[in-house]
Amino acid sequence: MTARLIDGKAAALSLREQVRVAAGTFAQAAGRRPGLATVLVGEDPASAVYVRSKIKATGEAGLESFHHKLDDATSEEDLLSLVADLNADERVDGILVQLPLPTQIDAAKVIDAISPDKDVDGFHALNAGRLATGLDALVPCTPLGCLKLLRAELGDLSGKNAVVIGRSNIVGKPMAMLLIGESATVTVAHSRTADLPGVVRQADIVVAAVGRPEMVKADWIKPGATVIDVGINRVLTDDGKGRLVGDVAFSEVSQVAGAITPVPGGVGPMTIACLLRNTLVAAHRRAGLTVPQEL
Ligand SMILES: Nc1nc(=O)c2c([nH]1)NC[C@@H]1CN(c3ccc(C(=O)N[C@@H](CCC(=O)O)C(=O)O)cc3)C=[N+]21
Repeated sequence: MTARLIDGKAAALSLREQVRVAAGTFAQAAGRRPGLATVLVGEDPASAVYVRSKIKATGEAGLESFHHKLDDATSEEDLLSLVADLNADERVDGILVQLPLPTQIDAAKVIDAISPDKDVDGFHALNAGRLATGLDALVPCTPLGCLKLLRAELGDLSGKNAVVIGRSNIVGKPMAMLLIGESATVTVAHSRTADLPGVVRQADIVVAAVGRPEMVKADWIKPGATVIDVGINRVLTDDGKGRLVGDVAFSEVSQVAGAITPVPGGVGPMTIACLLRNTLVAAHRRAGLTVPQEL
């Protein structure tokens, strides 16, 4: 059996196009374009690449982008003061502070300082709590992107057995909340889970978000299951160039699964599209406008 390839890049392009159209309608109604502020502290090359592609996508979707690049030695106080300025800036609907932050800065404090209505990462405790209680929330981009791929692939998720591998605040926990919201039966597995392969083998839906290259093997997968690979791991190759692999051993798992996301070209592009989507949602809520249904 060969799995269907879930094309995250195509799904992301189509979501970005919907955002672009809705951003135009918003600009007509509100007299301004939705605005996203990105903050990058330091010189981490991977972070710089991500932020650059976010800024590019922001412009292409007709959103206004405000980028702040801060020195590696920036104090926590200075970053908090920038966040306060962005909270107060009416042109800014979304604030993204790229993680990880340098060690002198407490990321939890920074996340807590972002106004929850501009928290387009969905990392603030208020948004996590709103998601967990089924209220309107800004939802973390990566799990939201995974959910959109799952819905497009499977339709109704109710009654499906879903196993989320990983319990992070950024992916695993919000992913579980979203799947519960879809009436799936959800298990959150992690590094201490007993018989992880046996647990995963029960799943109709597997979401792998552990950060271990190619950890999920073919004999963990129930034939026909849908596999969403959140991992983005850079591994060295013989030619010294390195390549990206997910948390799923793609070539063997795709022999067993019913559908699977590739890395790259799966979840990653959806994360960026959902960031734009969240910015648009935040803009509508802040302006007192109804959020377009299709987003
Ligand atoms: N506050 C904050 N919010 C984030 O959402 C956030 C963050 N910090 N820090 C870093 C991670 C990572 N992240 C990615 C987004 C898109 C791709 C992506 O588009 N990847 C492409 C290609 C990647 C490549 O070629 O390097 C793909 O998977 O096809 C990857 C990773 C967002 N993050």
